[in-house]
Amino acid sequence: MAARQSVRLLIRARWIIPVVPERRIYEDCAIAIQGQEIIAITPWEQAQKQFNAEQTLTLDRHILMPGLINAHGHAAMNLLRGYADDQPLHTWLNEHIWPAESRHVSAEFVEDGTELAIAEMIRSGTTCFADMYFFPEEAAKVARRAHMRAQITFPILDFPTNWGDGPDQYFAKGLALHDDYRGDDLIRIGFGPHAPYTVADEHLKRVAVLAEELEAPIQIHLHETADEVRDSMDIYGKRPIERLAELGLLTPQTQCVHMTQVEDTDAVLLAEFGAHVIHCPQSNLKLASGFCPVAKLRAAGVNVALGTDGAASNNNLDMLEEMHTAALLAKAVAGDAAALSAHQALATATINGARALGIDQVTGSLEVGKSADIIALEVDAVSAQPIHDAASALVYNGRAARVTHSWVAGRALLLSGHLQTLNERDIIARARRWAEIIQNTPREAGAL
Ligand SMILES: CSC[C@H]1O[C@@H](n2cnc3c(O)ncnc32)[C@H](O)[C@@H]1O
Ligand SMILES: [Zn+2]
Repeated sequence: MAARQSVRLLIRARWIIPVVPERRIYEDCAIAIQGQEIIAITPWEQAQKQFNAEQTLTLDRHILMPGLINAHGHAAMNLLRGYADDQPLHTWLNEHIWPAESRHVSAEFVEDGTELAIAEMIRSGTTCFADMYFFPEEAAKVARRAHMRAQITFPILDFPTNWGDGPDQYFAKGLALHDDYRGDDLIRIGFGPHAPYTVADEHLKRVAVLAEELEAPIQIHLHETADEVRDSMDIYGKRPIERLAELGLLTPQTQCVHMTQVEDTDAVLLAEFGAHVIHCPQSNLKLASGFCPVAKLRAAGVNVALGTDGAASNNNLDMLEEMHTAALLAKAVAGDAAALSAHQALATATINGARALGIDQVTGSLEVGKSADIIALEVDAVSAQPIHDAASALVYNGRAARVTHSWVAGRALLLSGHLQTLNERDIIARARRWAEIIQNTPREAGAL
């Protein structure tokens, strides 16, 4: 008999959804992990003969799938969850959120808020997130500590904020941060020009040049509302996306967040330049911003990924919920029940997110040679029975509370419902302290 191959971890599961184009679902199979990588996905019978595992985990009431990728958010805004509900975007930002950020945002706020967000994300199955916020050095530090995979984009705006006195300082600090994380296996630093209406041409051009030079990602809020497009037509005589294309900002490294306003010409531009769309359906619904036409974009050949946006406009970071909403909304918007099927919705929250972030060679699906970024959901609850189709069970009936295990690059972040890299009690205590501070500070109007 041939000697068995030594592996660090063997995870046996009832179902494995690898999220590959063939829409395959494995039953009673195992994933073998050596170091940080998946080295095999094989029937359990075979795995027992083939591998000698240091540790074997049997998850026989579970679905295993790639960790979810939250492709857009503002993690520290978890501390502003429920702070300003039921407002449209413009009022929400100008009269509530920006004044609150000018009063409270600091390195400590971002450290505590980001840690709270990461704990919530791990508990709801996210293993990789894209963040755009002030004090990005704090977000990067916390993500590294928690062993989460992350794209951290540093903000560029035309005006001063608590993080710096204007674009020159934002570029200087952001580029230094990019240097600090060069070669990091989990954290990637990119550019976060906030939106076409808050960043002048001069600075957008500078982002385009530097991002190309550094091969760094760019994330920008784009076509979030009809007002944004109308104002751009009034000021520049062109749609925001046309302006970005002319400035060299539309590239395969560009992630366009929201895109609720899409003419046929916009879809053609996105597809031609290979830019990605990050769809945030719950935030768009709550702020009444509009509906991203996912089926139309997909038909044009645009990669559509999924994000929650910040907890101040969502009000959670639950990607299972987001997938469900995305699938339902796509059908309603297209008038087609087949729009964004369960498998397609799973792809938006995994492999499409990896593609948008430029890390699809590393993560986003369960395949041999990819990083072991994996989650497990226990699906034997009454509310989950019976299971005819594991993909349907996740998208149309998923629950964050069913997420039991999570690994990033083979390291456990959640085991049997217990966080492994974070101190949950301490995180909650700090969030409560911030709630007291925020509630005891008068809400005066003020610019950011
Ligand atoms: C440049 S740091 C991020 C900045 O963006 C604000 N923000 C949060 N959500 C949205 C959104 O949906 N559209 C536009 N801006 C948003 C956040 O409060 C920060 O100030
Ligand atoms: Zn946002």
